[in-house]
Amino acid sequence: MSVIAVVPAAGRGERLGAQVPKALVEVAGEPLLVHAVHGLLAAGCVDHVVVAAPAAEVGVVVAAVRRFESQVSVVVGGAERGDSVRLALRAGLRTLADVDVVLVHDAARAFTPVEVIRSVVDTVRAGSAAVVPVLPVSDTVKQVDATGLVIATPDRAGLRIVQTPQGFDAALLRRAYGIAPEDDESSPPSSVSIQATDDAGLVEQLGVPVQTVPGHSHAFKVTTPFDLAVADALLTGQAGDGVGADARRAERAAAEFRAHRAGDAG
Ligand SMILES: Nc1ccn([C@@H]2O[C@H](COP(=O)(O)OP(=O)(O)OP(=O)(O)O)[C@@H](O)[C@H]2O)c(=O)n1
Ligand SMILES: C[C@](O)(CO)[C@H](O)COP(=O)(O)O
Repeated sequence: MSVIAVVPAAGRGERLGAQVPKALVEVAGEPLLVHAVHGLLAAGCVDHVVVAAPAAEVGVVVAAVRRFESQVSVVVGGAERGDSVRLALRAGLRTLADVDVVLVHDAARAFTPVEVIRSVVDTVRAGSAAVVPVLPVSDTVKQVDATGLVIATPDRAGLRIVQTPQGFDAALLRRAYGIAPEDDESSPPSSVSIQATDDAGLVEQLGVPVQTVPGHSHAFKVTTPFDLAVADALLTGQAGDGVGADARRAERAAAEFRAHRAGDAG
Protein backbone atom coordinates (compact mmCIF):
# COMPACT_ATOMS: atom_id res chain seq x y z
CA MET A 1 0.00 0.00 0.00
CA SER A 2 1.19 3.57 -0.72
CA VAL A 3 1.11 7.04 0.75
CA ILE A 4 0.71 10.05 -1.50
CA ALA A 5 1.05 13.68 -0.48
CA VAL A 6 -0.91 16.45 -2.13
CA VAL A 7 0.75 19.86 -1.87
CA PRO A 8 -1.42 22.91 -2.58
CA ALA A 9 1.06 25.51 -3.83
CA ALA A 10 -1.10 27.49 -6.25
CA GLY A 11 -1.93 30.45 -4.02
CA ARG A 12 -0.87 33.97 -4.91
CA GLY A 13 0.27 34.86 -1.40
CA GLU A 14 -1.57 38.18 -1.23
CA ARG A 15 -0.73 38.68 2.45
CA LEU A 16 2.96 38.11 1.76
CA GLY A 17 2.92 40.50 -1.19
CA ALA A 18 6.03 39.11 -2.89
CA GLN A 19 6.93 39.54 -6.57
CA VAL A 20 6.32 35.83 -7.24
CA PRO A 21 3.66 33.41 -5.95
CA LYS A 22 4.36 32.52 -2.32
CA ALA A 23 5.39 28.90 -2.97
CA LEU A 24 8.22 30.18 -5.18
CA VAL A 25 9.58 32.67 -2.65
CA GLU A 26 13.07 31.58 -1.60
CA VAL A 27 14.33 30.99 1.92
CA ALA A 28 18.02 30.10 2.24
CA GLY A 29 18.27 29.76 -1.53
CA GLU A 30 15.36 27.36 -2.07
CA PRO A 31 11.69 28.04 -2.85
CA LEU A 32 9.25 27.31 0.01
CA LEU A 33 7.71 24.63 -2.17
CA VAL A 34 11.03 22.76 -2.46
CA HIS A 35 11.54 22.88 1.32
CA ALA A 36 8.04 21.44 1.79
CA VAL A 37 8.50 18.63 -0.77
CA HIS A 38 11.94 17.83 0.60
CA GLY A 39 10.50 17.42 4.10
CA LEU A 40 7.76 15.09 2.88
CA LEU A 41 10.19 12.83 1.04
CA ALA A 42 12.77 12.98 3.85
CA ALA A 43 10.14 11.56 6.22
CA GLY A 44 10.67 8.26 4.40
CA CYS A 45 6.99 7.27 4.43
CA VAL A 46 5.66 9.16 1.38
CA ASP A 47 5.79 7.38 -1.98
CA HIS A 48 4.67 10.16 -4.30
CA VAL A 49 3.99 13.91 -4.10
CA VAL A 50 1.62 15.87 -6.35
CA VAL A 51 2.09 19.63 -6.36
CA ALA A 52 -0.71 22.00 -7.40
CA ALA A 53 1.07 24.90 -9.11
CA PRO A 54 -0.09 28.40 -10.06
CA ALA A 55 -1.36 28.22 -13.68
CA ALA A 56 1.15 30.82 -14.89
CA GLU A 57 4.11 29.15 -13.15
CA VAL A 58 3.78 25.47 -14.01
CA GLY A 59 7.08 25.44 -15.93
CA VAL A 60 8.93 27.11 -13.07
CA VAL A 61 7.48 24.64 -10.56
CA VAL A 62 8.32 21.65 -12.78
CA ALA A 63 11.92 22.89 -13.01
CA ALA A 64 12.09 23.47 -9.24
CA VAL A 65 11.05 19.89 -8.42
CA ARG A 66 13.00 18.18 -11.23
CA ARG A 67 15.65 17.00 -8.77
CA PHE A 68 13.05 14.74 -7.12
CA GLU A 69 12.56 12.96 -10.48
CA SER A 70 9.52 10.66 -10.71
CA GLN A 71 8.68 10.98 -7.03
CA VAL A 72 7.01 14.34 -7.70
CA SER A 73 4.46 15.37 -10.31
CA VAL A 74 2.86 18.75 -10.95
CA VAL A 75 -0.69 19.75 -11.88
CA VAL A 76 -2.29 23.12 -12.48
CA GLY A 77 -3.98 24.40 -9.32
CA GLY A 78 -7.42 25.98 -8.97
CA ALA A 79 -9.04 29.21 -7.86
CA GLU A 80 -9.25 28.30 -4.15
CA ARG A 81 -7.11 26.06 -1.95
CA GLY A 82 -9.79 23.34 -1.96
CA ASP A 83 -9.91 23.37 -5.77
CA SER A 84 -6.13 22.91 -5.87
CA VAL A 85 -6.30 20.01 -3.41
CA ARG A 86 -9.04 18.31 -5.40
CA LEU A 87 -7.15 18.63 -8.70
CA ALA A 88 -3.93 17.27 -7.18
CA LEU A 89 -5.80 14.50 -5.34
CA ARG A 90 -7.44 13.29 -8.55
CA ALA A 91 -4.04 13.19 -10.25
CA GLY A 92 -2.38 11.42 -7.32
CA LEU A 93 -5.04 8.72 -7.06
CA ARG A 94 -4.56 8.03 -10.79
CA THR A 95 -0.77 7.91 -10.50
CA LEU A 96 -0.59 5.04 -7.99
CA ALA A 97 -3.12 2.22 -7.90
CA ASP A 98 -2.76 1.14 -4.28
CA VAL A 99 -2.98 4.40 -2.29
CA ASP A 100 -4.32 3.84 1.24
CA VAL A 101 -3.17 7.09 2.90
CA VAL A 102 -3.28 10.66 1.56
CA LEU A 103 -1.51 13.60 3.18
CA VAL A 104 -2.52 17.16 2.34
CA HIS A 105 0.30 19.55 3.12
CA ASP A 106 0.52 23.31 2.47
CA ALA A 107 3.62 24.42 0.56
CA ALA A 108 3.48 27.37 2.94
CA ARG A 109 4.19 25.08 5.94
CA ALA A 110 7.57 24.42 4.40
CA PHE A 111 9.52 23.57 7.57
CA THR A 112 7.29 20.95 9.16
CA PRO A 113 9.54 18.43 10.96
CA VAL A 114 9.63 14.88 9.62
CA GLU A 115 8.48 13.61 13.02
CA VAL A 116 5.12 15.32 12.55
CA ILE A 117 4.75 13.86 9.04
CA ARG A 118 5.54 10.35 10.29
CA SER A 119 3.22 10.70 13.27
CA VAL A 120 0.28 11.66 11.03
CA VAL A 121 0.89 8.71 8.68
CA ASP A 122 1.36 6.28 11.58
CA THR A 123 -1.87 7.45 13.23
CA VAL A 124 -3.87 6.95 10.03
CA ARG A 125 -2.30 3.51 9.56
CA ALA A 126 -3.19 2.68 13.18
CA GLY A 127 -6.88 3.14 12.35
CA SER A 128 -7.82 6.84 12.52
CA ALA A 129 -9.40 7.79 9.18
CA ALA A 130 -8.60 11.49 9.57
CA VAL A 131 -5.69 13.00 11.50
CA VAL A 132 -4.60 16.61 12.07
CA PRO A 133 -1.52 17.99 13.86
CA VAL A 134 -2.44 20.65 16.40
CA LEU A 135 -0.96 23.05 18.91
CA PRO A 136 -2.56 24.49 22.03
CA VAL A 137 -3.74 28.09 21.83
CA SER A 138 -1.35 30.29 23.77
CA ASP A 139 -3.31 33.56 23.49
CA THR A 140 -6.71 34.43 24.88
CA VAL A 141 -9.21 34.25 22.02
CA LYS A 142 -12.17 36.61 21.60
CA GLN A 143 -15.22 36.14 19.43
CA VAL A 144 -16.23 39.51 17.92
CA ASP A 145 -19.09 40.88 15.84
CA ALA A 146 -18.82 42.76 12.53
CA THR A 147 -18.17 46.05 14.36
CA GLY A 148 -15.28 44.62 16.38
CA LEU A 149 -17.28 44.35 19.59
CA VAL A 150 -16.41 41.35 21.74
CA ILE A 151 -19.26 38.85 21.99
CA ALA A 152 -17.58 36.08 23.97
CA THR A 153 -14.33 34.66 25.32
CA PRO A 154 -14.25 30.95 24.47
CA ASP A 155 -12.40 28.68 26.90
CA ARG A 156 -9.05 28.22 25.13
CA ALA A 157 -8.42 24.94 26.95
CA GLY A 158 -10.69 23.28 24.39
CA LEU A 159 -9.26 25.09 21.36
CA ARG A 160 -6.39 24.03 19.08
CA ILE A 161 -4.46 25.62 16.22
CA VAL A 162 -4.47 23.28 13.24
CA GLN A 163 -1.49 22.61 10.98
CA THR A 164 -0.62 20.34 8.07
CA PRO A 165 0.06 17.69 6.88
CA GLN A 166 -3.43 16.42 7.51
CA GLY A 167 -3.70 12.68 6.89
CA PHE A 168 -6.64 10.64 5.62
CA ASP A 169 -7.78 7.24 4.65
CA ALA A 170 -7.68 7.58 0.85
CA ALA A 171 -11.26 6.41 0.27
CA LEU A 172 -12.57 8.87 2.85
CA LEU A 173 -10.78 11.89 1.36
CA ARG A 174 -11.92 10.85 -2.13
CA ARG A 175 -15.51 10.86 -0.84
CA ALA A 176 -15.06 14.19 0.96
CA TYR A 177 -13.90 15.79 -2.31
CA GLY A 178 -16.63 14.11 -4.37
CA ILE A 179 -14.22 12.08 -6.51
CA ALA A 180 -15.80 8.85 -7.76
CA PRO A 181 -13.84 5.59 -7.36
CA GLU A 182 -14.03 5.13 -11.15
CA ASP A 183 -12.73 8.70 -11.76
CA ASP A 184 -10.50 9.02 -14.82
CA GLU A 185 -9.29 11.64 -17.30
CA SER A 186 -12.69 11.74 -19.00
CA SER A 187 -14.73 12.19 -15.78
CA PRO A 188 -16.47 15.54 -15.34
CA PRO A 189 -15.20 17.75 -12.52
CA SER A 190 -16.84 17.06 -9.16
CA SER A 191 -19.79 19.28 -8.32
CA VAL A 192 -19.31 18.95 -4.53
CA SER A 193 -18.74 22.46 -3.18
CA ILE A 194 -15.80 22.88 -0.83
CA GLN A 195 -16.99 24.78 2.22
CA ALA A 196 -14.08 24.40 4.63
CA THR A 197 -10.78 26.13 5.28
CA ASP A 198 -8.99 22.83 5.83
CA ASP A 199 -9.40 19.29 4.54
CA ALA A 200 -10.43 17.83 7.88
CA GLY A 201 -13.32 20.31 7.85
CA LEU A 202 -14.81 18.46 4.85
CA VAL A 203 -14.46 15.15 6.65
CA GLU A 204 -16.14 16.59 9.75
CA GLN A 205 -19.09 17.56 7.53
CA LEU A 206 -19.46 13.85 6.68
CA GLY A 207 -19.74 13.10 10.41
CA VAL A 208 -16.41 11.25 10.54
CA PRO A 209 -14.29 11.76 13.68
CA VAL A 210 -10.97 13.58 13.28
CA GLN A 211 -8.06 12.59 15.53
CA THR A 212 -5.48 15.14 16.66
CA VAL A 213 -1.76 14.52 17.16
CA PRO A 214 0.84 16.98 18.48
CA GLY A 215 1.96 19.54 15.91
CA HIS A 216 5.16 21.57 16.09
CA SER A 217 6.05 25.28 16.19
CA HIS A 218 8.35 24.72 13.18
CA ALA A 219 5.28 23.82 11.11
CA PHE A 220 4.10 27.45 11.11
CA LYS A 221 2.51 28.77 7.94
CA VAL A 222 4.49 31.44 6.08
CA THR A 223 1.70 33.95 5.55
CA THR A 224 3.08 37.46 6.13
CA PRO A 225 6.45 39.19 5.58
CA PHE A 226 7.09 38.74 9.32
CA ASP A 227 6.75 34.97 8.95
CA LEU A 228 9.19 35.07 6.06
CA ALA A 229 11.67 37.09 8.10
CA VAL A 230 11.39 34.56 10.92
CA ALA A 231 11.98 31.68 8.52
CA ASP A 232 14.97 33.44 6.98
CA ALA A 233 16.44 34.32 10.36
CA LEU A 234 15.97 30.83 11.73
CA LEU A 235 17.37 29.06 8.71
CA THR A 236 20.30 31.33 7.92
CA GLY A 237 21.26 32.29 11.48
CA GLN A 238 20.57 36.01 11.07
CA ALA A 239 18.42 36.10 14.21
CA GLY A 240 18.59 39.22 16.39
CA ASP A 241 21.59 41.56 16.78
CA GLY A 242 23.71 39.13 18.81
CA VAL A 243 23.54 41.29 21.97
CA GLY A 244 21.73 40.37 25.22
CA ALA A 245 19.70 37.45 26.51
CA ASP A 246 16.91 37.85 23.96
CA ALA A 247 19.38 37.61 21.10
CA ARG A 248 21.02 34.54 22.67
CA ARG A 249 17.56 32.96 23.09
CA ALA A 250 16.75 33.75 19.45
CA GLU A 251 20.08 32.25 18.38
CA ARG A 252 19.37 29.09 20.42
CA ALA A 253 15.97 28.77 18.72
CA ALA A 254 17.66 29.30 15.36
CA ALA A 255 20.31 26.65 16.16
CA GLU A 256 17.58 24.16 17.15
CA PHE A 257 15.73 24.94 13.93
CA ARG A 258 18.84 24.41 11.77
CA ALA A 259 19.73 21.22 13.62
CA HIS A 260 16.21 19.93 13.02
CA ARG A 261 16.46 20.70 9.32
CA ALA A 262 19.93 19.17 9.10
CA GLY A 263 18.64 16.05 10.87
CA ASP A 264 15.71 15.84 8.49
CA ALA A 265 18.05 16.06 5.50
CA GLY A 266 20.38 13.35 6.80
N1 LIG B 1 -5.98 28.76 -5.04
C1 LIG B 1 -5.12 28.33 -4.11
C2 LIG B 1 -4.93 29.03 -2.88
C3 LIG B 1 -4.00 28.54 -1.97
N2 LIG B 1 -3.30 27.43 -2.26
C4 LIG B 1 -2.27 26.94 -1.34
O1 LIG B 1 -2.81 26.66 -0.06
C5 LIG B 1 -1.82 26.81 0.94
C6 LIG B 1 -2.37 27.61 2.13
O2 LIG B 1 -2.89 28.82 1.68
P1 LIG B 1 -2.36 30.26 2.17
O3 LIG B 1 -1.16 30.11 3.00
O4 LIG B 1 -3.52 31.00 2.68
O5 LIG B 1 -1.83 30.83 0.76
P2 LIG B 1 -2.43 31.92 -0.19
O6 LIG B 1 -3.86 31.66 -0.49
O7 LIG B 1 -1.50 31.96 -1.34
O8 LIG B 1 -2.27 33.23 0.70
P3 LIG B 1 -3.09 34.58 0.68
O9 LIG B 1 -4.44 34.26 1.27
O10 LIG B 1 -2.28 35.51 1.50
O11 LIG B 1 -3.20 35.02 -0.77
C7 LIG B 1 -0.64 27.54 0.28
O12 LIG B 1 0.45 26.62 0.15
C8 LIG B 1 -1.18 27.98 -1.05
O13 LIG B 1 -0.23 27.99 -2.12
C9 LIG B 1 -3.51 26.74 -3.46
O14 LIG B 1 -2.86 25.73 -3.72
N3 LIG B 1 -4.42 27.21 -4.35
C1 LIG C 1 -5.06 24.19 6.07
C2 LIG C 1 -4.54 25.23 7.02
O1 LIG C 1 -3.12 25.35 6.90
C3 LIG C 1 -4.83 24.78 8.43
O2 LIG C 1 -4.38 25.72 9.35
C4 LIG C 1 -5.15 26.58 6.76
O3 LIG C 1 -6.52 26.56 7.01
C5 LIG C 1 -4.89 27.08 5.34
O4 LIG C 1 -4.74 28.46 5.37
P1 LIG C 1 -5.72 29.51 4.73
O5 LIG C 1 -5.13 30.83 5.07
O6 LIG C 1 -7.05 29.30 5.37
O7 LIG C 1 -5.70 29.20 3.26
